Formats: sequence, C-alpha cells, structure tokens
Amino acid sequence: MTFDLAFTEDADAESRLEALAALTRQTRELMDAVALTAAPEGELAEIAGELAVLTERLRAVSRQSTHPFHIGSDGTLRHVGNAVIGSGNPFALPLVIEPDPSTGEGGVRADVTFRPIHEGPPGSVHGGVSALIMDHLLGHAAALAGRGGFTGTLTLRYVRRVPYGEPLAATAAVARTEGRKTWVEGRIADQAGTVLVEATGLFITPTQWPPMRDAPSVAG
Ligand SMILES: CCCCCCCC/C=C\CCCCCCCC(=O)SCCNC(=O)CCNC(=O)[C@H](O)C(C)(C)COP(=O)(O)OP(=O)(O)OC[C@H]1O[C@@H](n2cnc3c(N)ncnc32)[C@H](O)[C@@H]1OP(=O)(O)O
Repeated sequence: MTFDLAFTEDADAESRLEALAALTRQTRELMDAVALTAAPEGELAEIAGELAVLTERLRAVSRQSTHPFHIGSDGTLRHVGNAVIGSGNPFALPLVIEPDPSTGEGGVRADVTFRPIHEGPPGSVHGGVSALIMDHLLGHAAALAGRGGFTGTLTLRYVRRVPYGEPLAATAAVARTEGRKTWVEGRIADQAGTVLVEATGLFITPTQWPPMRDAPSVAG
C-alpha cells in the first residue's frame, strides 16, 4: 500500500470541521459516561435504543474513508481522522502536541490526562494505550526533525503503573539518526517528574518520500 503525501486542501469548510469536532467531543463525553454509568438496566436499554437512532442518522451520510491529511485554512497540516490527535476521531485522547526544542532535535511535549475508558489493570492505564501515545509522539518528533516515517520498532519500559484522572506529561526527542533511520526517545512522567513509561522508537523514512526538511507540525 502506498502512502499519499500529496497534502490537499480539504473540501470541508472550517465551520463544518468545527461542528464535527464538537460532535466528536460530545461522543468522547458519551464514551466516558458509558464507562462509568450506574444507570439501571431499563434505562441502559432505553439509552441504547436512542443512540441507535442517532447512529443511523450519521451512517445515512457516510464518507468513504476518514479524513486524510489536509492543509487547514490557517496553512497548518491537519489530520482530523487520526487515532491519537484527530479532532474528528472520538477514539483520540486527543493529544495536543507542542514543540519543545529545549529537549533536543525534534523535541516535543504534550499534557496527557488518561481517562477511565483507558483502563487496563484495574485503576490504571492499559499498556497498549501508553504505547499508542508514545508511538505517535515519537513519530511526531521524528517528523518535526524533518525525518518523518513509519514506526519500524517501538520498545517500552513500563516503570510504574500509569494512573488515569491525573495530569501527566509526555515528551520525546530524536536520539540519533543513520540514513533513513531515526531513533527517538520519549517518556511519560507525572507532575513530580517521576518517570512512568520510557519508550524508544525506530522510524524509517520510505525511499519514495520527498525530503521533508521543513516538515510542518501536524495538528488534529
Ligand atoms: C506515519 C505517517 C507519517 C507522515 C509524515 C508526514 C508528516 C507527519 C507529521 C507528524 C507525524 C505523525 C506521527 C505518526 C506516528 C505514528 C507512526 C505509525 O504508527 S506508523 C504505523 C506502524 N508502522 C508501519 O505500519 C510500518 C510498516 N512497515 C513498512 O512500511 C516498512 O517495513 C518500512 C517503511 C518500516 C521499512 O520498509 P523499507 O522498504 O523502507 O525498509 P528496507 O529498505 O527493507 O530497510 C531499510 C533499513 O531499515 C531496517 N528496517 C526495516 N524495517 C525495520 C523494522 N521494522 N525494524 C527495524 N529495522 C528495520 C532494515 O534492516 C534496513 O536497515 P539497513 O539499511 O540494512 O541497516
């Protein structure tokens, strides 16, 4: 499968994307409410019926695929459908990534507060969810350094259990490079700076990709 890097203007108006983002935020609220609801059986069945009606309304006017990369009206590169940052993807946390050059080449950081829907071991975050966040943040750091690519390998060390409902910080920066390969290191830490997860990723730039020295940051 080839990956189309020809970023296009999105056919959707900014106002529609904002409405989609509002629907997405509401859907996330719904997901959180479902995960924590203590409503009685009858009410659960009734709500499921109401949601089925809404689901059909949305499905009646479906796209063929999720939103691809596009250049937003302000000139920024956006990926509305992305599973980690996408403003149109209810599954996305979403992660809001900021450049942080002080931490090294491609340095990035993001505030992260996991939620009960991310549960793995009771009371803490699923290791795969931490890996998802690390994969994306490390990949973003590589791209910001002009070395965007696909994850070849991702190695994690789960140092301590990751809590949800608590503000945490995720950081990453390029560690070293060799030809098309870029190694990126990152971590998730609590507010006291205690490291909870350490990650190292190898990102490989496909041969057919154009040079991306001025690769812009990608927003959801
Ligand atoms: C992702 C979009 C990026 C868009 C960028 C635009 C701006 C972006 C801005 C913001 C970024 C957002 C951030 C996203 C982050 C999320 C990333 C993901 O989740 S990616 C999905 C999961 N990963 C895959 O699905 C890969 C599937 N695999 C492949 O496509 C290929 O295997 C690929 C590209 C990884 C390598 O294919 P070859 O054909 O180029 O590789 P060969 O030529 O065989 O090898 C080159 C060198 O790399 C090593 N190598 C190849 N694959 C390796 C691997 N998996 N692990 C370790 N080394 C590997 C080889 O041994 C070789 O090394 P020697 O030159 O001999 O030293």
